[in-house]
Amino acid sequence: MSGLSLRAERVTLGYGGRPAVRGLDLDVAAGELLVVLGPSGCGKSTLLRAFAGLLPAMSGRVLADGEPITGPSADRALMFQDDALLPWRTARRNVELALALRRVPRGRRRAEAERWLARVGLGDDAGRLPRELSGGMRQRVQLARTLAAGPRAILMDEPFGALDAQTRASMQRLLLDVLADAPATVVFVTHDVDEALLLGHRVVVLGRDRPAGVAAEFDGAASRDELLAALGAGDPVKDDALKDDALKDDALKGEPLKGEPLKGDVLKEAV
Ligand SMILES: Nc1ncnc2c1ncn2[C@@H]1O[C@H](COP(=O)(O)OP(=O)(O)OP(=O)(O)O)[C@@H](O)[C@H]1O
Repeated sequence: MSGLSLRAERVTLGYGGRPAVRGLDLDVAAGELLVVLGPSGCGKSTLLRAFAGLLPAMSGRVLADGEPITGPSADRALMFQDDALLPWRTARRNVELALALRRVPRGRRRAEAERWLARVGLGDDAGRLPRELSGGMRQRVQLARTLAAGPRAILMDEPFGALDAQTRASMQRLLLDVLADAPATVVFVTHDVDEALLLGHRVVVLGRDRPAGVAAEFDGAASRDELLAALGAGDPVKDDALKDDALKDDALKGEPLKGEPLKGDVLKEAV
């Protein structure tokens, strides 16, 4: 199975009629690993939600393989910072769930789940519960579960953001390693310049202005300084404005929204 091509065409996205991302054009080629870099609150997660089919466009179009995205699909998997594992199921049984949703016959699920766990370095931990695993190990289980689901696109929302620097670096290497033999297209969201430099063949920087659009785009090797400059880091006026916005954003984020991310709920229903 091949990777999915993704496209945003003059797309405006937002909440309650207020745009967060405006007039964004973006193409992600099949099989590409694209990094979306931007400061907190610039709309990175919002863009991923649109690609996941969880947030309809206010205007413009969001497409997968040339077809408008109208809702979630097993072809497009989301992976978050918090691991969304089912706490009462062992690592293996969490991965088996993805195989069940893919309708892999019951008799083959155990061995296949163990193979995925071994692939992420957890061959000896298949029988442990999430609470018996470290944060990095839980993210490995989540990566195994995501890959086991056989998605054609993986939408990663700061998946390693909660990990310490060393664990994060080993997860970044692991991700590049496992993706080398997976055909999936990956959109990886981060606000960390070093993570973008390490992972990204292509890096798109979303701007600080609200609503945000693409501020810069780098194909191939970008330097750290170029990415920092594109982010507008170190501009004191903008930084202060950003802090104020971040406070407002936090207040907004406190309100539950209709149609908010499905995360574990879909999986819970499937158990
Ligand atoms: N559920 C929501 N309801 C209302 N507004 C929201 C909601 N989620 C995000 N927003 C607003 O949309 C804008 C973009 O938010 P988004 O979460 O996409 O940013 P982000 O770049 O992913 O930030 P971070 O790096 O902090 O996760 C922000 O102004 C935010 O307040």
